[in-house]
Amino acid sequence: TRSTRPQRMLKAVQKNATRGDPLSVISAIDRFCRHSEWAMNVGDEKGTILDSVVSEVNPAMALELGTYCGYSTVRIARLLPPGARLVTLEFNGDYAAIARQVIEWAGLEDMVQLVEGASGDWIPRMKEHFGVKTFDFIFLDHWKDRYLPDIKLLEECGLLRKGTVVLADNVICPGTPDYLEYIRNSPSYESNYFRSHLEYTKAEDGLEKSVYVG
Ligand SMILES: C[C@H](C[C@H]1O[C@@H](n2cnc3c(N)ncnc32)[C@H](O)[C@@H]1O)NC(=O)c1cc(-c2ccc(F)cc2)cc(O)c1O
Ligand SMILES: [Mg+2]
Repeated sequence: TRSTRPQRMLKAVQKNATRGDPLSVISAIDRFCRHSEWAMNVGDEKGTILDSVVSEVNPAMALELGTYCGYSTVRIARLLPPGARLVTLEFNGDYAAIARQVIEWAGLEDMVQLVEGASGDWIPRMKEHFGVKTFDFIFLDHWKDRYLPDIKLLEECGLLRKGTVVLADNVICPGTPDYLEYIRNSPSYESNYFRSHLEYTKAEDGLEKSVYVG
C-alpha cells in the first residue's frame, strides 16, 4: 500500500539530515514541505518566533500538545538547557511512531518524553505520573477546539505558575476563537499576538503568547 505523508517526511529526514544534528532535521523537513508536500508543522517562519520565545523562557520543564511528526518538538528540545525536559503528547499512534524516529534522528531523545495519548487524559496525571510540579513553557498545537478546555484543565491541575508562558499556534488559521476570547479577556493572563503566516503559505496565521500571572 502507498506510504503516508509522515512516512515520506521521515524518509526525507533520513536521506537529507545528519544524525545528531537538529538544525539539519529542521531544514530537511522544511525543504520537504516547501518543495514536495505541504504538512502541518509550525514551519520555519512561525518557528523562528517559537525559537525566540523558548530561548527567552529557557524552560526547565516544557509541555507540547500535538506532537504530529516532531518538527516543533525538535525546534524546542534543541534550545533546552542541560537537564531540562520536554513532555509532548500525541494521540495518533502512527504520527507518534514517526515523531519518535525524527526526535531520535536529531539526537534529542534524552530531553524528550513522547507520550502517546490524549491531552485530556494525561494532563490530570502529569504530577503523579511524570513528577511534574509546574510547567515553565507550554506549546499548544493540537486540535484547535481543545486549546480552551485544556488550558482550563492545566489551571485546575495546578500545572501553571506565576510566569508560565503559553504559546498557541494557529490562532488565526485554522483558528481558535473561543481560546483567544478567553485568554485575551482573562485577568490571569497577559497576552500578545505575533502575526505571521500559515506554514509554507502566504495565508495569515499567528502565535498567541500568554503569560500566566496567577
Ligand atoms: C491537531 C494537529 C496536530 C496534531 O495534534 C494531534 N492531537 C489532536 N488532538 C490531540 C489531543 N487532544 N491530545 C494529543 N494530541 C492531539 C493530532 O493527532 C495531530 O497529530 N494540528 C492541526 O490540525 C493543524 C492544522 C493546520 C491546517 C491549516 C490549514 C489547513 F487548510 C489545514 C490544516 C495547521 C496547523 O499548524 C495545525 O497544527
Ligand atoms: Mg499548528
